[in-house]
Amino acid sequence: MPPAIDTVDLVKDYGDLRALNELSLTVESGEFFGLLGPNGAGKTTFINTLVGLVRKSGGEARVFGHDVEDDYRQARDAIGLAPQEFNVDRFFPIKEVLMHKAGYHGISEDEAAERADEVLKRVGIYDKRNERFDWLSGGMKRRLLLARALVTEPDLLILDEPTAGVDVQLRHDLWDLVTELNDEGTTILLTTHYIEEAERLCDRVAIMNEGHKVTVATPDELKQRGTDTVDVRLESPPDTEATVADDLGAYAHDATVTGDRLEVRVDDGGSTAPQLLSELETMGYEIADLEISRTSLEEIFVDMTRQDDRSVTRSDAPSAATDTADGPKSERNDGRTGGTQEAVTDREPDGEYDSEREQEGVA
Ligand SMILES: Nc1ncnc2c1ncn2[C@@H]1O[C@H](COP(=O)(O)OP(=O)(O)OP(=O)(O)O)[C@@H](O)[C@H]1O
Repeated sequence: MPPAIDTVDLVKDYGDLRALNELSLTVESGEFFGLLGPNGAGKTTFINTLVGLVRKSGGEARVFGHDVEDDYRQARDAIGLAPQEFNVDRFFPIKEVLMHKAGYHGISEDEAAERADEVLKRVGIYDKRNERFDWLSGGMKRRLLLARALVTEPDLLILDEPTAGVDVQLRHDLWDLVTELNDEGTTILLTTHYIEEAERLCDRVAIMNEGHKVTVATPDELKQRGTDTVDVRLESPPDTEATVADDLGAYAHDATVTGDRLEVRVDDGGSTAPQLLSELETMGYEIADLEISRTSLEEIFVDMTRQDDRSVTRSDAPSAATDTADGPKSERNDGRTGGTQEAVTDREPDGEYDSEREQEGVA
């Protein structure tokens, strides 16, 4: 089985802004994969490149072995996308919205109706099937985006910040549902700003920053890369602060003394605490209390994506306006379809207009 997603040196330039910078990433079939990164890291651009809403400027991108541009239809048929923005046709009952979507993927009308009912039940808004999108609550709208992504029974489900702004109950419902889908064999690519969500759901995560891949690891591996803090309370404060800190072994990256408290940063608190205690006892200190706090994934994430210089990476590529005839005329959304921020192409790679893309936010 080829990987669900395989990109090699993927580049996307918006004019002179390089949004994806030689990004090579492989997501295996069946994985639950998280894409993390600060605002503007390039997560949505990456997704949009996979689904054909953005035309890549360089490199390769394949979905289950299908090139996202040369084999657009096969690649696109394998993907269900629940985008960040609400880009749904507001004038049709939601069941019809789902049927239209299935129709674009060549599914017959009867089957589309059946599938629409099924996914509406699955996401819990079946009783709203005859209502229009605008009449749904925010949480129901999120559920509908998921239903629309599922109606084609995709092998790869892409969720772009699916729980942004939803209440706790819905967040948990969505987590349960996507876990179930993944257990059934659907590969999932999730972007999120909630580190807890990635930690709870994902087999592996990639951290992106300014279009680059910073790292790919399991949430546990990432946490091991952080440092722990051992907080020791001494029975009586040390005479001179420097003595304690300087006399500790090399395992102590940093030690600070405040009154009767000693705070020591170490790689692994669990295994180094006994050594620390024995050294302190040898120095003549009595220990009143000890606490180890582990670095959270969030702290590691912030550390890895911290930027002293927030300026954007620039490329020497020509501006989008100079794209050639087979490329996008303009990659700015004109807002007609609900103001999505997605960059868009106006034509398929083979030159045919694609109404599905219009529904998904294509200008
Ligand atoms: N259509 C566009 N035209 C020009 N620049 C764009 C366009 N779409 C995105 N960008 C720029 O590309 C960079 C990456 O944006 P992108 O939306 O992919 O980031 P993101 O990681 O999804 O951010 P967020 O977490 O805020 O959704 C940003 O600097 C953004 O301003």
